[in-house]
Amino acid sequence: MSTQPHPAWTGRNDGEGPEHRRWHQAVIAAEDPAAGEAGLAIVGFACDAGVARNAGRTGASAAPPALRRALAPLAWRGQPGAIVDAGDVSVEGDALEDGQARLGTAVARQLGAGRFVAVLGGGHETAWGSYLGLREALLDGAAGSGAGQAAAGGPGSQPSPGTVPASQPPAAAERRAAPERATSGTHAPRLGILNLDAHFDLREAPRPSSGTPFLQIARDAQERGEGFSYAVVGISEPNNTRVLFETADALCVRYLLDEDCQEDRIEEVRAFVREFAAGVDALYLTIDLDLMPAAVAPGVSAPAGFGVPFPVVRAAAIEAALSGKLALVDVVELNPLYDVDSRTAKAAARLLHDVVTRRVALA
Ligand SMILES: N=CN[C@@H](CCC(=O)O)C(=O)O
Ligand SMILES: [Mn+2]
Ligand SMILES: [Mn+2]
Repeated sequence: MSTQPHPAWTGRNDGEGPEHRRWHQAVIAAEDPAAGEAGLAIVGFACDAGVARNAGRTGASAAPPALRRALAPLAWRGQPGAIVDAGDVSVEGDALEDGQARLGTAVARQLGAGRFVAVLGGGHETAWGSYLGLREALLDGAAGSGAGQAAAGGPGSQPSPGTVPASQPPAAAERRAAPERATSGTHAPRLGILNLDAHFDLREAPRPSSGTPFLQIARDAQERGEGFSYAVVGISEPNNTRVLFETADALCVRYLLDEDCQEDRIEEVRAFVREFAAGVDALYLTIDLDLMPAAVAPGVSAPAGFGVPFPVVRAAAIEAALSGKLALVDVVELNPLYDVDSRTAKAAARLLHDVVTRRVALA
């Protein structure tokens, strides 16, 4: 157990006073005796297995240290010791399910300590691990969530996307369904998942991958007798096949197309996020960097041919942070092998900075 934070937390040092402080001067290791005061926990997920199984270009396992390096020099107006770095959960080879279960345990531990959690992926298979942590910390044991819990097993259980029956389609499949339609009738907290992404990631596949996490979550929620409340900002129509749109409609997924998320529609995007957050009790924000134009985010597995402009993505993320319900953010699909001048990592770091500084009290 080291009391030193990850070596990537280094950078320019203009002095030790609060007026000079940067992220790298505020981060401490989870084992540091001062960690009890921290309001933000960082957990890395070093994993290539999800993207490899989804036939993408691998390299996301190198993303957590690249993201730390991009965050390190940014100015930090909070206290030293306000950020704990819990280190990385690393996945060897194809051992994806075991790694996701370990990520869930690490996330649940930090949420249980009362911290806001930022997970540094990994491909989008990171989302299943983030969800396992949220499920353990926020949903397990909550009133009304008992019926399907035994069937779902422990925190590490993982329904195969190919073997669990799909949920029943609603009488009239509805694009942009009202948030209250997507909530359960139980007293368990309603968890909302807001995905900023060009893709639904509701893929039907024989094994979990970076393309399947939200179908896995939908089926898990159904087994537990809970609602599935999922919204996506930035869907690229040509990059999602008809079956993915049909699955989204059957699950009452709310979404905005990338063409409806350009800068002239920024207020509509903000309103979409605000309305979605209003219909849930706790919010999970997941940012897949491939929704941004390839010029902004070249360092991903599947770069966008069109994309949502950075200011719109930032506005959506900030709106989520300001909801007062945000429990966890993860940033996924960074692939440093294909990045140019770290521009994808820097865009991701700016988004994380803007979310975290609005979510965590800095005083
Ligand atoms: N997380 C991955 N999502 C996409 C990848 C699409 C692609 O490789 O073109 C998906 O599976 O749909
Ligand atoms: Mn994705
Ligand atoms: Mn994507």
